Amino acid sequence: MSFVTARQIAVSYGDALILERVSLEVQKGAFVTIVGASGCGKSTFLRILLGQEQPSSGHVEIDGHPMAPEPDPERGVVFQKYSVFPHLTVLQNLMLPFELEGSAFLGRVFGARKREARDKAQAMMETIGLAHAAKRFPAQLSGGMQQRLAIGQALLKRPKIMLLDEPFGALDPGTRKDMQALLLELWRETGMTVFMVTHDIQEAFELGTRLLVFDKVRHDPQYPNAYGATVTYDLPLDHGERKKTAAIEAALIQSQTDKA
Ligand SMILES: Nc1ncnc2c1ncn2[C@@H]1O[C@H](COP(=O)(O)OP(=O)(O)OP(=O)(O)O)[C@@H](O)[C@H]1O
Repeated sequence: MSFVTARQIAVSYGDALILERVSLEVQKGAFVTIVGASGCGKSTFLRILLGQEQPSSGHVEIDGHPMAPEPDPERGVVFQKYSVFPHLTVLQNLMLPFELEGSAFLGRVFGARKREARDKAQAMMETIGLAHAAKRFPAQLSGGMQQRLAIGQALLKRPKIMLLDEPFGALDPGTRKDMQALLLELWRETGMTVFMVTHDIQEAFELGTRLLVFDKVRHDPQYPNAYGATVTYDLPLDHGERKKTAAIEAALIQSQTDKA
């Protein structure tokens, strides 16, 4: 049975149609990578899945039920930048989800709950390799460390769905490889369903179990806003069978290069 189902999603801003007829059935535990030209609506689609924004028409179901209309702990999110709190240390950033859950008003918990929050935050620091940096503030961390922290923070509430918007876009190639490996490890451990937008087609092929390409199928040069993007390719990927997809990968890279 489909875990995340998008039914005929359309999004428009004013008279500009951004997405149209996006329908999708995604199995639990899938790692869905999303590529497409800049501005075609990939982040918009993630915001719909997060519940941060409502589609103009259509709807999303999670596990057979209409999706909660607002972000909830079932859905974690990591953006390219700025998803951690700059005035809090690594440890405080990782304790915050529990503090907010305990007291949305004060943003603090006390006694046994505080100890539990600290224990969970400390365990997460080990997992993401930041135990040595507990007292540092985000500005004192490298880009890769900041994204480790962002991923750790998003994982703390054990989301069933993880939404990642170009999470490694600002990282150097070496750090990016490390982070990809960490993400795959966490995905395998948790069994969460991942949606990840990336501009790097190779990364999309390396990480995904399924690759979606967003593009416009119809285009009117006179009215560029008349049509929206939809899913134009939907490719199942097998991490173990790289050769089969190599030709498709090369064709897609070529088509994206031609567009740039
Ligand atoms: N709140 C908004 N109001 C009006 N237009 C918006 C809004 N959010 C996004 N857009 C427009 O919708 C289109 C799709 O934006 P979106 O960020 O989803 O694209 P994207 O595919 O993620 O782009 P990129 O790859 O460059 O990040 C863009 O033209 C953008 O300007």
